[in-house]
Amino acid sequence: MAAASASSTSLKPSPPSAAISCYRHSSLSATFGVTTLSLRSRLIRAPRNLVVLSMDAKPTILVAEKLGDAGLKLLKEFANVDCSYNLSPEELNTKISLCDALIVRSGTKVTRDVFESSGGRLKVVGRAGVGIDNVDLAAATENGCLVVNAPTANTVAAAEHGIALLTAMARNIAQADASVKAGKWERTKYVGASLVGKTLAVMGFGKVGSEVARRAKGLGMHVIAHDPYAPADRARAIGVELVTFDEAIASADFISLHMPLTAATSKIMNDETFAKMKKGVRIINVARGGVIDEEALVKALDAGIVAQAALDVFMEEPPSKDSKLVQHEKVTATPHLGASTMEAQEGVAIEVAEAVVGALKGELSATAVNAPMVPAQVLTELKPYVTLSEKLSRLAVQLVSGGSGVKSVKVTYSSARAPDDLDTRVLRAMIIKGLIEPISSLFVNLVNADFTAKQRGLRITEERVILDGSPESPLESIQVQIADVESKFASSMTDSGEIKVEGRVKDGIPHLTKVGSFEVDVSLEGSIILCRQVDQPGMIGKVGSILGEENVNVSFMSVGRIGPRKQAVMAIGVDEEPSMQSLKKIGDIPAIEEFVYLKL
Ligand SMILES: NC(=O)c1ccc[n+]([C@@H]2O[C@H](COP(=O)([O-])OP(=O)(O)OC[C@H]3O[C@@H](n4cnc5c(N)ncnc54)[C@H](O)[C@@H]3O)[C@@H](O)[C@H]2O)c1
Ligand SMILES: O=C(O)[C@H](O)COP(=O)(O)O
Repeated sequence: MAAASASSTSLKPSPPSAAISCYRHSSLSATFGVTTLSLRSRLIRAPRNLVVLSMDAKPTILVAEKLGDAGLKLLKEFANVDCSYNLSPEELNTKISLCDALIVRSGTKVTRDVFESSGGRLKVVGRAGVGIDNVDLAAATENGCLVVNAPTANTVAAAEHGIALLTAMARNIAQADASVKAGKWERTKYVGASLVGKTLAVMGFGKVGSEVARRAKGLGMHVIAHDPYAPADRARAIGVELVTFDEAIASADFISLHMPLTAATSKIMNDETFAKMKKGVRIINVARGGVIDEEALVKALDAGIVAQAALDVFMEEPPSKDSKLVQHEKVTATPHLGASTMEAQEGVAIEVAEAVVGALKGELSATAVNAPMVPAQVLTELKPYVTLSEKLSRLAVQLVSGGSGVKSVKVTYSSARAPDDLDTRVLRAMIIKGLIEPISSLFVNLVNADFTAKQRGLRITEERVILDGSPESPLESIQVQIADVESKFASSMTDSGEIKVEGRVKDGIPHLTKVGSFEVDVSLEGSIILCRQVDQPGMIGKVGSILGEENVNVSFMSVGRIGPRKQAVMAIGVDEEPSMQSLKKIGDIPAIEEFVYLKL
């Protein structure tokens, strides 16, 4: 008999902390966390990775900047909420290890240090607003932390502020107000510029940009826009012409900035671009300070290239008291007030609170910034296949022997659905999770799965087999093949030298249906013993009684064979973990040629 080789005891188990990654109130949550708690357990963090559970506790959400009451109320219904404002970076780093979620506005820098200081506990960062340039997204993704924002609730407020700055600047409202309050009456000094018939270039024709354009048209302005990614028909519908960057800046009397701060837009308004502008242009910025080279703007103002600027945002916030730009007489400044209306703040607070609570429950948010957005109904339908994907790959990786490591995995989805009608991103993520977690201390979820696979040099290829038949169920089967490895259980290898396992969902429950070329049928719950034997009477009884002797409950048994009295693979599902002695006894049954015990 071949040695009764494998037991998963030689494999490194998942880290204890991985047992808690999200809190669930809905069954779907099981999908995305590593594992979910049954309802309402408390996570008490002792030394790193040691997690103790106690009953009746909630997740903790740190709200690091002022948030509207309606949002706070929603958060408090679900979690312990710690409102601590104006934390220093050090204080934030210290607090974060006790928090499952963090909510910020633009005033808090969520750096790599924050994610690393969280020790894996931080699962969601909620940005109560649009711009996520203050969150290190790469670090969030690498640490498996979902980032959600509130992209819609402050659009109108920002657009209204843009228009307020445009009109106030054109009529010198702020300067004239200060002058009157200083006891002066300078009517000739504050002669303004009319808007009607003037050209406004909207740079960034997204949500805020298009609302600004709409309003400016109402003021009788000629509006053009530059946005490399905006659809022309959306612009046309508002009566706005999309033009190139150079055309926009060269022909505009007013330029309003509405693009995000990215590597491509950083200091996009600089010496070179100011030089291309119409002399006497006026600039409004309610986007991000970093899109303007502030030193270059001061020079352009002094040279009269830019007649006036109205700025709500600055490279450094708050700007230094002696900032030449802020102090410039041709500059109207506000302290990042674009989103600050009562209405917008209530809306943003609700939008972000719903996203954060949903994410902590394990649901995917429609406002996720660093994870695929999958509609709720798709997730519900895929739920059993999500479990199947993870369990299959978890099982497959435990069959690998030797130290060569898993580098190449092929996943085959068989389905009667058209390829466009089956979103496999979630399934792929769960396959990666099942492959990596049993053999590492990493925690893998939908956010960091692809990144983690890439980082470990794990290549996942996906293939679709399109079946005839009813597309009612999303998938017929999923097959996982690991190439270029040896197996602890030779029967799991195909003729072409890969470990192959296949599974299906039956009555909502994931089943293992193939190991190598042997057909089996065992539900993927608890743990599984696979034995290869010569098919003969009494084998099921012998194995069953060894397990029965130590009160290990057999949940499922099935035998797949090449033919009567020929080689067969027996798959046995067990609810409890058998002792090493029992496993040895099974291995010692003379007809058994090899066996393996796999934890799911
Ligand atoms: N001052 C405030 O309080 C305030 C309030 C809301 C939004 N904002 C900021 O305003 C900006 C726009 O917000 P939004 O909600 O409209 O975002 P959005 O994503 O809807 O729109 C941004 C647009 O910029 C475009 N864009 C990207 N790169 C560009 C480039 N190189 N040149 C031109 N256009 C480019 C995008 O295609 C997109 O259409 C963001 O920076 C946001 O943070 C500020
Ligand atoms: O990006 C945004 O949503 C705005 O800049 C608003 O930022 P705030 O939440 O800090 O006001």
